[in-house]
Amino acid sequence: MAVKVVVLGAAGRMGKTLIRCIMEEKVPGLELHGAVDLWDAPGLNADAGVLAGTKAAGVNLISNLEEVGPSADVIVDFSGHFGVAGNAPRIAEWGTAWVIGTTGLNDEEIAAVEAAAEKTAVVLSGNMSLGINLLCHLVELGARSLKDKGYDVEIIERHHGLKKDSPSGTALMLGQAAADGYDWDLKEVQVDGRTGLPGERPEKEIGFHAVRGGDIVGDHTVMMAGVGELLELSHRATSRDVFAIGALQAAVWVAGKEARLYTMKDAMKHVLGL
Ligand SMILES: NC(=O)C1=CN([C@@H]2O[C@H](COP(=O)(O)OP(=O)(O)OC[C@H]3O[C@@H](n4cnc5c(N)ncnc54)[C@H](OP(=O)(O)O)[C@@H]3O)[C@@H](O)[C@H]2O)C=CC1
Ligand SMILES: O=C(O)C1=N[C@H](C(=O)O)C[C@H](O)C1
Repeated sequence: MAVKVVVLGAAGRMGKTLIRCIMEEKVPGLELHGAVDLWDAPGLNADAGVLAGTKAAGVNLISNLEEVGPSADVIVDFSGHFGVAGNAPRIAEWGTAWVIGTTGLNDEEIAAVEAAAEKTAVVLSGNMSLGINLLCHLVELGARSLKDKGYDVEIIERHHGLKKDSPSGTALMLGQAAADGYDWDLKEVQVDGRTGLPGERPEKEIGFHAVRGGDIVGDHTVMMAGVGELLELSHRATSRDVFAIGALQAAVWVAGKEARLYTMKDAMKHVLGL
């Protein structure tokens, strides 16, 4: 039986990419069960497949998650941080599995997701691509090798001009991986950009730098700067399909799993051979 998926944020860049990937069976075993966005989304009540630029889905874009959420197997959410926190209690109550790609969640919003994950299975990740999840592993490995050897970590991310949050969810994942390798608490060492007269760089710091412009899909570089050499680990997404395919693979993986908060590392363990 196909896994019944609801796409939340269906009128957005990622929502349309997800719907196209489902309709074109980029990940087998899925059925589009619902497509939900806000009440003022362009194309409300029209066929979600056609709106996404692919074949008709037989499912219309709607604004009421209640109509499709309880009867779905998985909700794949690329919407907005407010919506994530607001929807958490009812998704938990329905027991529908939830794959969250939405970024920019604050501590309170993350707490709402954690509470939901006590009642239903949730995969939460700032980046669903295979490449970035492998890169996180490599960054932690690199940082563990370079720990206490004087290599400064800085993270540079570049995205399109329509992105709302910074630093990106991916940059935070990469920063977390570096901090884990160095045995540091990320919250204690994170510095967002530098301006004015910040003075000499302390050793125990991870800097984040957000560049915005044009239609850049998503570039990330982790710099480990030593004296006499510079190591850079980079990833460039050239298509949103990589995020959508990862999220849909996570949807297949999480359907029917026990209530818990999972990461893409859990969902991709078998793929990455970790
Ligand atoms: N984890 C990953 O791999 C990736 C994560 N992302 C993240 O996914 C999110 C969406 O990105 P993107 O598609 O580019 O953004 P868009 O703004 O193009 O799409 C988001 C859509 O969700 C709608 N929306 C906002 N709040 C709600 C809600 N409560 N219920 C239903 N729909 C809602 C928006 O409406 P409106 O425009 O009116 O606000 C918009 O149509 C971002 O947080 C982004 O950072 C993006 C790519 C990959
Ligand atoms: O908003 C985006 O576009 C992206 N957001 C994610 C993030 O915040 O890291 C993932 C990807 O880089 C694209």
